[in-house]
Amino acid sequence: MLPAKHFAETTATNTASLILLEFDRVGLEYIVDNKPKRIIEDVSLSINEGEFVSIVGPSGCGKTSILKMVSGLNPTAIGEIRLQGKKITKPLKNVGIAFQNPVLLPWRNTLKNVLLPLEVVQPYKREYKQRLPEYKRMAQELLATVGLQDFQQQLPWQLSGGMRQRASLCRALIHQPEILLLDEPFGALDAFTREEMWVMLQNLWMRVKCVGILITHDLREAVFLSDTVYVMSPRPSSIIYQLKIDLPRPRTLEMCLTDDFNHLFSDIRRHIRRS
Ligand SMILES: Nc1ncnc2c1ncn2[C@@H]1O[C@H](COP(=O)(O)OP(=O)(O)OP(=O)(O)O)[C@@H](O)[C@H]1O
Repeated sequence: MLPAKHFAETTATNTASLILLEFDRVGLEYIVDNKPKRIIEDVSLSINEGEFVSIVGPSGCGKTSILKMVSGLNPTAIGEIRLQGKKITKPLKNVGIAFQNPVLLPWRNTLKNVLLPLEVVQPYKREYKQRLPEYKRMAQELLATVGLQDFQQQLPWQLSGGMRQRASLCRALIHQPEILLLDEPFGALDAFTREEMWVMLQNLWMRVKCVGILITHDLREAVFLSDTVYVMSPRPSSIIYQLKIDLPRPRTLEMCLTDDFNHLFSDIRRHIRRS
């Protein structure tokens, strides 16, 4: 049986109260020229189940490094990041990741690219062959949510950049991750396509309702998608501002033109400092 939360038609809210992820005085140093260089000074925050957060801040302040620490690919050596109270020390299984460049396998069509995590991640992998028809339906449901129902058989080179990114988001979510990590996923797209992608990402996320952590330089994108926006300072960085976004969901692009939206945007903008 699939977990009950599978694509439940639920409405995401920012009222979730159970903490899923905790950053406890997290720091980061890299060795540069044989000397430790402090990148992140001290980050403490907690993210509730089903919450979508964005992290914004000047270039080089360590945003991508934070995602690597959360994913367990580069576990933190200073302070702790805890998932359900347990320190993250190795790569997490139940994570979906989407980067600026949607890396789809060029020899697999859209549907097969989306199915990939179910082929390699347990417990799905174990039953892949027996449950393939059901898995295909899950993939098709996701592809329909992002308007790619008619592009299942296309290879990546036959898709536009925005379509590839939509497929990549479906792939990141097909195995129902607890955490979705997004590193400037729409940075390479034109402004109009990017705004369409906000709506699609919101639709997908409201179906799956996992924790979302978005790294972005686009403050409007952060406001549109988030329950909470965290602003980081220049290096050595820390969180210098935190803003709850209480706009109702589902959010629409028209809302970006309202005074409420613009106040939130301006508030965050005032707190961004350059390195
Ligand atoms: N493996 C590494 N070894 C040494 N230094 C690193 C390593 N990875 C990142 N850095 C440095 O750490 C700092 C933070 O990098 P990171 O990519 O996390 O920043 P960022 O905030 O995501 O930047 P941007 O907004 O420009 O993408 C940068 O100065 C970068 O050069």
